[in-house]
Amino acid sequence: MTAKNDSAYDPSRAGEHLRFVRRIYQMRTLGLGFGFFAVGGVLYEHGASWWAWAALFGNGFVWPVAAYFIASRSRDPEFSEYRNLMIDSVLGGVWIAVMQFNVVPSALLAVMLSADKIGVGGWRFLLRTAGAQALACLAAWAAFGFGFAPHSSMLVILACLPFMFVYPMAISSAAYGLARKVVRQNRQLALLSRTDPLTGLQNRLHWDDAASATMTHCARSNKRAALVLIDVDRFKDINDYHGHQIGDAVLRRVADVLQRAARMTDTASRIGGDEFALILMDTDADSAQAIAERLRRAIEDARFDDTPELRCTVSIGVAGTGARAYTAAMWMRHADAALYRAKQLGRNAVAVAEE
Ligand SMILES: Nc1nc2c(ncn2[C@@H]2O[C@H](COP(=O)(O)OP(=O)(O)OP(=O)(O)O)[C@@H](O)[C@H]2O)c(=O)[nH]1
Repeated sequence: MTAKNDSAYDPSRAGEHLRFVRRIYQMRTLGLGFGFFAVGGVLYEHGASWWAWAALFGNGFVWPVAAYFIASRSRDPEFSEYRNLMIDSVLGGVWIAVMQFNVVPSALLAVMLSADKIGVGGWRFLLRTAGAQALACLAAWAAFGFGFAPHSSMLVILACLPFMFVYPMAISSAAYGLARKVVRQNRQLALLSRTDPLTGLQNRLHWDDAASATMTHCARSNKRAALVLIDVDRFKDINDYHGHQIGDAVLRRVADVLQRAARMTDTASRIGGDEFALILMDTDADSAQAIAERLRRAIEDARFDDTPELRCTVSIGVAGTGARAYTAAMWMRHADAALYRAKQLGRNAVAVAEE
């Protein structure tokens, strides 16, 4: 089986495991359904007994449903499904022997069962299942008297055709679906790793990149940008007096005000506990000061439903990408110095760095 075993069962991933079982159920129903005709062509030519037909019918149409029920009701569906896949290989080995190695359906069965295993558990899983398949094939060959009739007639080839065409396409389609899902999830992960979960703004990680990219862009295209650094005044007191939940609501409100002010080309980030940054593209320091003043007033005017008496203010430092800022770090230092001055002015104020 795979590297995992029953004791490694993780209940928190039960939904994911059930999806896996459902996916394999669809593939098994399709593969064994068409496989029935591939093997059936040989049984027909051999004038097989009714029990051979009953066994083939059971494997082709009853086993997929039984395997699904066994796996989906198991305590560990994923482990159980891997066991079912092993049983698929063993049964495939038996049918190859029963067909006396009729070359086209035997090769088809071996290839399709191998492709399945690689898709689900990689080469290691294939090696294990292929070993079990070979052993089962040998045992059945001995049990049925070592019959060997490799020639495939036109009837047998025709009976194999639907399996030959439909199943590889189903495997490719499933692989394509999975690949697209991985790409989607990677995009989501990249987004999450750059998003602040409390406010939905960009986080510090993204901010560092955005600030450097803006500096480079401005230097190359001779454009201007302004950095607006915002810090909530006496936020510790808000937390201490009203509690962290209200503190969080204040941070979300500040973020909301910034998001509304930001244009498509601007970047709003939460870069620290109660510290925010807004990069305004194509904006000089004077215009940025006016925008900062509007932000300051909007936050001062904000009211909170749960605590109507709460007043919240911010101090803001503004710095343009003037001659004194060559790097993002320098730009940040200038804005920080301006913010410090705004705090010194008594808070709830805007200060602009000297150009
Ligand atoms: N509610 C809440 N509080 C946070 C969060 N992150 C940081 N803080 C708190 O934010 C407070 C920041 O306070 P300080 O940096 O001391 O500054 P301040 O009280 O705003 O004082 P001044 O900036 O000088 O006006 C600290 O008490 C942190 O515990 C958060 O996600 N939620």
